[in-house]
Order: sequence, then C-alpha cells, then structure tokens
Amino acid sequence: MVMFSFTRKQSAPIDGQKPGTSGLRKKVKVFMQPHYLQNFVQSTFNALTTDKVRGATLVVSGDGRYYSKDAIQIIIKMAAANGVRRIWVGQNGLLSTPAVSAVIRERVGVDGSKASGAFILTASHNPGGPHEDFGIKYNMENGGPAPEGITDKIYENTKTINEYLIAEDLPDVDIAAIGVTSFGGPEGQFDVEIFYSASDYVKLMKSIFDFESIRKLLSSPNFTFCYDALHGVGGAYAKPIFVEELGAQESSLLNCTPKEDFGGGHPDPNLTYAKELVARMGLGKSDSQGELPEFGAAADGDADRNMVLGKRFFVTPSDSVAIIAANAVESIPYFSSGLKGVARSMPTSAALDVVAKHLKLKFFEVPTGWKFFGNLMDAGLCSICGEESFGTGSDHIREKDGIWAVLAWLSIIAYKNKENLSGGKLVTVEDIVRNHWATYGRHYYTRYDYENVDAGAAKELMAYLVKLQSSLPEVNKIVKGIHSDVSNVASADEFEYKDPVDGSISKHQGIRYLFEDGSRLVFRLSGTGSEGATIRLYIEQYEKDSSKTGRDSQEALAPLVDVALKLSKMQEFTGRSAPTVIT
Ligand SMILES: O=P([O-])(O)O[C@H]1O[C@H](COP(=O)(O)O)[C@@H](O)[C@H](O)[C@H]1O
Ligand SMILES: [Mg+2]
Repeated sequence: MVMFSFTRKQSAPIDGQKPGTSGLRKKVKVFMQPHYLQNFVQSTFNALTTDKVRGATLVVSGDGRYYSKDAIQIIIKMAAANGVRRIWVGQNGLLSTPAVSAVIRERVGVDGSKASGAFILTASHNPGGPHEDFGIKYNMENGGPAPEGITDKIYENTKTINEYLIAEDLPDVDIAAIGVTSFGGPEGQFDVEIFYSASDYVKLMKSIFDFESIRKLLSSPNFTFCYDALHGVGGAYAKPIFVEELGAQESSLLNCTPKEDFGGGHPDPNLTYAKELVARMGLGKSDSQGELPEFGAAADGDADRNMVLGKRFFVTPSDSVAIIAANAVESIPYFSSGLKGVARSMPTSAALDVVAKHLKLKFFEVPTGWKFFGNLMDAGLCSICGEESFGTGSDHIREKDGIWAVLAWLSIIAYKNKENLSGGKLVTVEDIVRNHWATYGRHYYTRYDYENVDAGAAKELMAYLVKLQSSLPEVNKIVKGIHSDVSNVASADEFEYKDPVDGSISKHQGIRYLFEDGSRLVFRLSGTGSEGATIRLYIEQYEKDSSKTGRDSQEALAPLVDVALKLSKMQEFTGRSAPTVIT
C-alpha cells in the first residue's frame, strides 16, 4: 500500500469566493490561480462539522468540463490530508448533478459505507474550456445543495483562511479505471473508488418509472424520439437509459459524447443555444429536411436542466412542471399513491398553482434556487417541483433532474397512447399541452435575458424599480401611458420567503409587479453567471377562456413586454435594444 503524509500550506484569503445561486462559478483562469480552488475546498471542510469530514465518505465528480480532472486530483489529496476515509468518483470524473444526489442518497459501499456529502464540479449551463467557466459546489447528506447557513460559513472562512492541508505525496489516481485504490496515511487507510457513472442513477430511474411502457412507446412506429446532451454529462446516461434500457435508436442521440469544452457550444437547453435540436424539431430558422421527431429534449452541461419539445412545438418549463404534476399519479408508478404537495420558484408561472388548486394539493412558492425545495421535500411536504429556468424534479433526489423530466414526459405520452401504439393517431406533445390549457387555462409566459450587462448598470436598474414601487399611482400612470388596455398594477414588492420548515427568511428575491388581472412582471439578477450581470425579466399573463389559449405567445404578450421594457427603462440603463436570449 502506498503511504502518504500531509503538509500545511500557507495561504491567504482571495477575494470573491462567495457562492452564488448554485455554488462558486468563475472563469477557469480564476480557478487556476495558485491556492484558489484549495482555499475554497479547505473553507468548505472547515464549515462542516468534524464528523462530516474525518472518517467520512465523500463523492467528487461533475460534468467533466475543462479543469475537472486536475481539480479532482487536488480535492482527493486535500480530502486525504483532512482525514476523510474514502472518496467516490464517477468514471472519468463524470457524474451528472442529479446522479451525485442519487449516489449520496442511495449508494452503499461493499463495506456498508454511505456518503455524507459531495463536491460537484460544474458551472452548469455555462460554456467550458480554458477560457470559459468552471464551478464547484458542496452538497449535503440529504443529497441537496448546502443551505445558505453553510454557504455563508464557507464564504466567511474564505475571508480568513491562512492555511490548507494537502497530501502532496499522494500519487494521482487513474480516474478512468474502475476499482478501489487504497493508501496508508497518518490516520489510517484512505480509499479512492472509481465506479461506473450510470449504475446507481439507472437503478433509481427504473424504480420510479414503468420502463416497459416507455419501451413500448419508443419502439412504436407511431413515435419518434430525439435527445440532445449538448456534449454535457447527460451523454453518459443517455445511451445506457434511452438506447440500452429503453430500445431507442442510437441515431436519436445528438451530441451525447461528453466533452471538456462542450464541443465549443453553450450547453444551455433553450431555444437559442440548443440549435441543432431546435432545427431537428422544426422550430429553427433552417429546419431539417427529413421527418420531424414527435418528441425532443435537451439537457445542460450537468444534466439537471431540461427542455422539452414536440414536433414544431416548445413546452415552456412552467407548463412542463404543471403538466407533469397533473398527470403524475396515473402515469408514473412512483406517484401512484398521490402527491404530497407541489412547489415552484417565484418567477415560474402560476400554471402549477392552478393544478394544485384543482387537485387540492399543498402548494409552495419559493425563491429561485433548488435548495429551497429541499427542506419541503425532507419534511414530506412536496413531491414535484419546477422552475422556469428549465428545472423540473421530484423528491426522488434533492436536485432537479433533466433525464427524470424526459422520462416523466415519455411516461405521460405512453399513458395517453396506451390504446393506439400499433396504429391510430398519436396523442402528441402539442395535444397534451393544448388539452391542459383547455382544462386549466393558459399562462402566456416569456423570459428576456440580458447577459453580461455592466454590473453597476444592472444594480441601478434594480434600484430604480424598487424606488418606483413606493408610488403605485405613479406606476399606473406610466403603465397606462404606454398601453391603456393593460390592466392596473395592484401591488408591487420585493419577494421575501419564510421557510415553513426552519423559519429562515430570505429577502430581496426578485422585484414583482402584480397586475389586477393576474399578470406579472418580475425582474431579478441571475445568481449563476461568472462575469458582469445578467438581468432576467419574466413576463406572464393568464388566459382562462379556452377559446383564447391558442395564440402565439410573443404576440399575446407584446403589450406587457412593451410596458416592462419602458417601465424599467431597460435600454436607458443597459444600452441594450434587445435581449440576448428570449425563451
Ligand atoms: O445553474 P443551475 O442549473 O445549477 O441552476 C441554478 O440556478 C437557477 C437560476 O439561475 P439564475 O440565478 O441564473 O436565474 C435556479 O433556478 C436553480 O434552482 C439553481 O439550481
Ligand atoms: Mg445545471
């Protein structure tokens, strides 16, 4: 057995290590500065209770983006020096964010060991490569992202750190080879186990869904399917699940080889960045020539986000979670005994609220950030939740789950078509969505993103919008001056959330303008970027009349969009005449 020792390395605080909505995300060159990653990792160890470090089992893996391999070796050496007992790594350092959550919750080592936390190496949907982004976040024993209490502590530690521990003489571990390597350290044995990235996750999915019914759907001549991993880690799960387990054609997988730079693309599953899929589904500027698939989906870099498309049809993420919730009990075995409750993030449309009301379900509105759902799930209050930011999931784990969302949709389609798979007319994605609108009404919804805006200008715009809220008559005068037929603003505030489980309060979670007819304008600054600021503007309008739910969304929302842009003086503050991305 190879022996190792450890050293205390002198270090000093480095500015700007405050975790955002989902961990610390910065340019690779920032992470590669001396001590940068090390300071953050040691600050995390120091923020945890001793029993979660010494003698513990931790998972270290991620979406495989550039710098991950180096980062994994550094974290292994630091874990060894800090007294961690064993590290679990997905083969080649690959584990999707939902798979990490599943591994923490479900995996049991040969000696009965269980993981108590994980370092997830990802910057999610941000591009990768030497000049792009890297990221790291810590997840806890429940499989979910560390709560604010811990991330605040980590940040405080980064401001005072003066040393970190590292086993410099521990040799690099071959993370491509499955198996266990044992080392001997000052406090005893230290193991690094490399395991197949998909095994625990596939097992979990099979326990949730009826794979046989999905397999029948995928093999039906009536149905065609397509999945785009955008060269993210989703590719490591797509083949084992969709092809090997469910019998899809290999040709239905696009960009499913994980790459360090995501093939030079932007691994964000939306209508702008998932270009190839969008074209294949007949929604692009230059559409593919052949037969269009009935169903298409894309994932982000770490495969927790998802976009669902039908033939020439986009499903908004806000509708997606509402539709999954409305159909879950009959279509998905995991939910057959009923839903405990449902939840959405504040800027997500109220489509889910209407379903919750119809089905008499507990309902929660939380701030943006998956960690807020975790408490509700741990307390048994929520089964299904989702966000406008292409995140959907359930209490099977404590992260959003892109492949789960695809399997949920396939389950619903399979259920609706169980009588007509061998012939007959297919109930399509579009049919399912339109029927949903006819039953529950439609929440017209769009999001405008202004990426990489000057941070100072973005702050000024937000401050201006808050100030404006102090006089509603003034707001309404402006609104009416822009479009006299837009309804009145009934109230305006900054969203504040009191967690019903632990009573913690989160303030300043987005600026809201709520209209008398149920329309909403929401403004917030993204918490996931790595440079400058991204302003997000969310626009929503409810239509109950089923004869009016079939309009083009941008057209239906045009007056409200106009009001939002002029009321916020968007162009004046940002210098931008158009958003970077519209979804
Ligand atoms: O980036 P991910 O996929 O980890 O997603 C993260 O950020 C999203 C918001 O991003 P922003 O603050 O930019 O609007 C959240 O909705 C999500 O819960 C969180 O996990
Ligand atoms: Mg992500």
